[in-house]
Amino acid sequence: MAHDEFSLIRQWTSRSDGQEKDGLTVGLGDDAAVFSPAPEMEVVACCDAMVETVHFLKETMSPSDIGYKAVTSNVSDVAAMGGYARYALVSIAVAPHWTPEECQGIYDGIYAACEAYNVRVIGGDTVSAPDALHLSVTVLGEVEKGRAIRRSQARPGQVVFVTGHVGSSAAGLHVLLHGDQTTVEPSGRWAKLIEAHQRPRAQVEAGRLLLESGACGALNDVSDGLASELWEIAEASAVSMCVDADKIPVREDVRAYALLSGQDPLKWAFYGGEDYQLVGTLEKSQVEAVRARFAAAGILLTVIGEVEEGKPAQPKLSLRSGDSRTDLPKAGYNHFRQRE
Ligand SMILES: Nc1ncnc2c1ncn2[C@@H]1O[C@H](COP(=O)(O)OP(=O)(O)O)[C@@H](O)[C@H]1O
Ligand SMILES: Cc1ncc(C[n+]2csc(CCOP(=O)(O)OP(=O)(O)O)c2C)c(N)n1
Ligand SMILES: [Mg+2]
Ligand SMILES: [Mg+2]
Ligand SMILES: [Mg+2]
Repeated sequence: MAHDEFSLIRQWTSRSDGQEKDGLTVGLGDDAAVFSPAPEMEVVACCDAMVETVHFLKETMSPSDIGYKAVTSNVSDVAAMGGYARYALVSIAVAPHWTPEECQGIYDGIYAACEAYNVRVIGGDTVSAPDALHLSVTVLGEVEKGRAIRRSQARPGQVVFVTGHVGSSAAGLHVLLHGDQTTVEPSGRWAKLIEAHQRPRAQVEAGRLLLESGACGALNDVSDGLASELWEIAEASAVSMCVDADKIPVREDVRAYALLSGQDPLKWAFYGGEDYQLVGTLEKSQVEAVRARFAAAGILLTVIGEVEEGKPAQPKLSLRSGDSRTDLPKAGYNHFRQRE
């Protein structure tokens, strides 16, 4: 890329001009940004990175999909605390085989996501990288003081729920990596699965409804797979949980594609990841009230199991299929285990 970084930054981030209002006193363009959260709110902060070959290939994601998903995965972490996102900082390390136009595409996706989630890009960093593109996003959000929903608050007697569908992103990735010409066609039969992989949406409204309900115990977002996120809740809360195989919300087209390709759709749901749905626990007595609020908002909420009394030092996760119960292994996407 025969350009200087300063003109590239100006080009890529021109949509962040003139944004100093609503608590943002210094936006993009100085040494750092300066902002205050709204009164009665506290700041929620998280950071997730995406790396070429690990999180995407040029063949699986367009530049704007990459930008959109990097923002989504962060907004999803804020949603999993019951908060909403306000600001983003973007760090990009560009490898030589990425053109300025492709990088502009990444920023188009970043700003499209920011518009969808009402987020402002207030800074970042631009550097070169020798071999693979790295994109790291930090999101700053807000939540009512003292009310963030933690992973550690699951209690026996609560039910386990998940929003939306799970396993769709892993199915979409399988189509992109292994599907034939006809299946990969964007308007084809598996278009929704490909979309779930390339353009996942963070469940901000669901997180807010859960916080407002006051009925949510623990909450987590599905980035590494349902089993991995349930284990994180079980360990943080020192409880055991049991989920029903038949209740896991898997789309019909995911089941159809799994059957055709000889894969197990439940494996995608439990161990696939990148669905960015919310999984958590709810007070049993409040389930119907919460379900009604979700139905009114048009968001799918499925009860998939319950929190059990258990030996606190030894949390356990079980999967019920018919009359049988098996252990649900602590597995999911793991950056270092993939290498073994
Ligand atoms: N390299 C790091 N340095 C400091 N904190 C980190 C680092 N990596 C992850 N964390 C923190 O560890 C926790 C778990 O991270 P992670 O598993 O990536 O969460 P999630 O799956 O919700 O994105 C978070 O609080 C995150 O901020
Ligand atoms: C080419 C390619 N191979 C594999 C994957 C699958 N994959 C990569 S990272 C990941 C898990 C989510 O990423 P992570 O950085 O662990 O997110 P976090 O839990 O920190 O939010 C998955 C399922 C992919 N998206 N693209
Ligand atoms: Mg993370
Ligand atoms: Mg998370
Ligand atoms: Mg995350």
